[in-house]
Amino acid sequence: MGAAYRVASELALQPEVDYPNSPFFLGPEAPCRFEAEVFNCVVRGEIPKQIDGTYYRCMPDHLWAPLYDDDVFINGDGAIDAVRIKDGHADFKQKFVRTERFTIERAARRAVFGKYRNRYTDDIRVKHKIHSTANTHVIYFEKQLLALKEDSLPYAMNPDTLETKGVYDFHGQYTSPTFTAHPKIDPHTGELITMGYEAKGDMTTDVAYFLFDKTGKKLEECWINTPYVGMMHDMAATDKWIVFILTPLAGVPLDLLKQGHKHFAWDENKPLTFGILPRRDAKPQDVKWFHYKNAFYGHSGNAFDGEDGCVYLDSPLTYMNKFWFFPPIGEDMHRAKSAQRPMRDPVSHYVRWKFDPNATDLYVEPEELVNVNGEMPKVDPRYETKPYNFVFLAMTDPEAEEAPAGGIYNAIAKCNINDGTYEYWSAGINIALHEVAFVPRFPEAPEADGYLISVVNRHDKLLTDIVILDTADMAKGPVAIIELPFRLRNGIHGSWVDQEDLPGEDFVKP
Ligand SMILES: C/C=C/c1ccc(O)c(OC)c1
Ligand SMILES: [Fe+2]
Repeated sequence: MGAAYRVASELALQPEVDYPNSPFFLGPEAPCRFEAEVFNCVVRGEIPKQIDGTYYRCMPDHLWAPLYDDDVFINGDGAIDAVRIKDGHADFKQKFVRTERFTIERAARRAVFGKYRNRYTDDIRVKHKIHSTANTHVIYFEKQLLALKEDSLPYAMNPDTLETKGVYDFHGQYTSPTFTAHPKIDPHTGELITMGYEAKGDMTTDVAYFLFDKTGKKLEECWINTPYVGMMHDMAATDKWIVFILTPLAGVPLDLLKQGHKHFAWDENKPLTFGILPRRDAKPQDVKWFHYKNAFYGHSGNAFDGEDGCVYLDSPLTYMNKFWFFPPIGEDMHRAKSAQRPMRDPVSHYVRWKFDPNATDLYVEPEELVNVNGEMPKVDPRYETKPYNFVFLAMTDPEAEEAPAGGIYNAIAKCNINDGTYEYWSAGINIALHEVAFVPRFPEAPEADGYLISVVNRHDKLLTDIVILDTADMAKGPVAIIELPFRLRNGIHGSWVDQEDLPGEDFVKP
C-alpha cells in the first residue's frame, strides 16, 4: 500500500457515513449511495427480441450511517432499479424514492430517522413524519409505479423517469396508515387486492382489507382483528378468498417499543397463523383463523380455489426464524439468535396449505410439493389466483459443497409442483442471486415458458450482472448477461411490466 493510502487509513470517516461494522454494511453490501443511468449496457450473448418491457426492482440502500449500530438491512433507503429491454438492448436507471425520510435526511446530510419501524427512536423532530423507506417492492398499477414499505402508504412514481410523485392513498379511498408490500394484481380482472396491518397504530391487531377495480375505484373495505400482533409480510388471494398470513415474528409490547426495542421479536410460543376472508362482500365476522406450529413464513407462491370449496395456498415453509436479526422475545434486544428448527428437517421446502371454510378443526398441516431449500417464489403471473403447475424459486444449490457467501441464494429453480421435480441453474459460490421476474415467450405461450430475469451480485468482481435465462433450458444458464459497470446491493422484490402497458417511450431521453 502506498504512502498516501497508509495515511488515508488513519483518517477517520466523516460520522454521517461511518457505517457500523456489520455484514449489512460491509464488502459487497457496503452502501452504494448513487443514482445512475447507463444507455445501452454492455451485453454478452443475445437478449431475445421478443422481450419488450421494463424490469423494476427495489433495493434497500442506507444513504446515511444509521443512528443505531444494530440497524437492519431492511431499514435502508429504497432505490428503484429499472432495466428497459427492447430490440435486444438494455438501458439501466437507478433512482432513490423521494420519501420524506430521503428529503429530510438529505437536507440534514445525516440520518435523522431511527430504527426499523420504531418512531420512538427517531429524532424528536421527525417523530410524526412518514417513516417509509419504500424499499421492499415496486408494483405497477394505474400507469404508475408504487414503491412499497409495509409500515406506510405507497409512494407513486413515474415509470419512465423514476421521479417520485408522492404518497398515494387512492384518492383518499385507502384509509389505513399501512399498506402491505405484497398486494396482488388479479391478471384476469386487473383488480388490486391489498391490506394494511397494525392498521390502528403500532402493535394494534387491526388489519384492513381493500379491493380496488382496475381503474382504482374501491370495491371492498373490511376491518378485522388478528389473534396476536406479528409480522404479516405477504398475503394471498384466489378468485373467492383472501388469505392473511400472521407469523410468530411478534410485535413487542408497546412499552418496550417506546424504550427503543426492535419492532419484532421471535415468539416460539406462537403458531404460524392463517386467516381466510371472502374476497367480495367481506364482513369482519367472516374471517376464519387456522394455525400450524411455530414456524417461519416468508412469501406466498400462489393460491387458488379448489373444486372442493377449499382454499389452497402454496409457499415455502421454513422451520427457523430466517430474520435472525429480530431476536427471540424476552432476550436482550441486541442479541441475534435463531429459533430452533426440528433436527433433520430441511431448512425450507415448498408446501401446500389447505383451508376448509367449513372446518371445525382449525389446525392445518402442510403437504410437501417440492423438496428444495428455496424462497422468493414466483409463478407465471398469468396463473396467479388460479390452479397452476410451476413455481420458480431462488435457492441454495443443493450440490454445492460450500454455501454461497452470506447465506443468500446462488441458484434458480423451475419446479414442477405436480411431481416435485425441478431443473435449476447454479451460478457458483461467490455470488448472490435474487428473486426472478418471468416474461412469457409470447402472449399465448404455455405456462412458465419464456424468460427469467434476475440480478446477480458478483462478489468475486464486486460488480453486478443482470441475467436472462430461458426456462426451456434452465441448466444451460443465462442466454444473455447485462453487465453493469458498478456493484448493486441485495435487492428485495421486483416486477416486470410489458411495454404495451407502459405510458410511453420516454425511458431514455436523448
Ligand atoms: C424478504 C423480505 C422480507 C421483508 C419483510 C419486511 C420488510 O420491511 C422488508 O423490507 C425490505 C422485507
Ligand atoms: Fe417480501
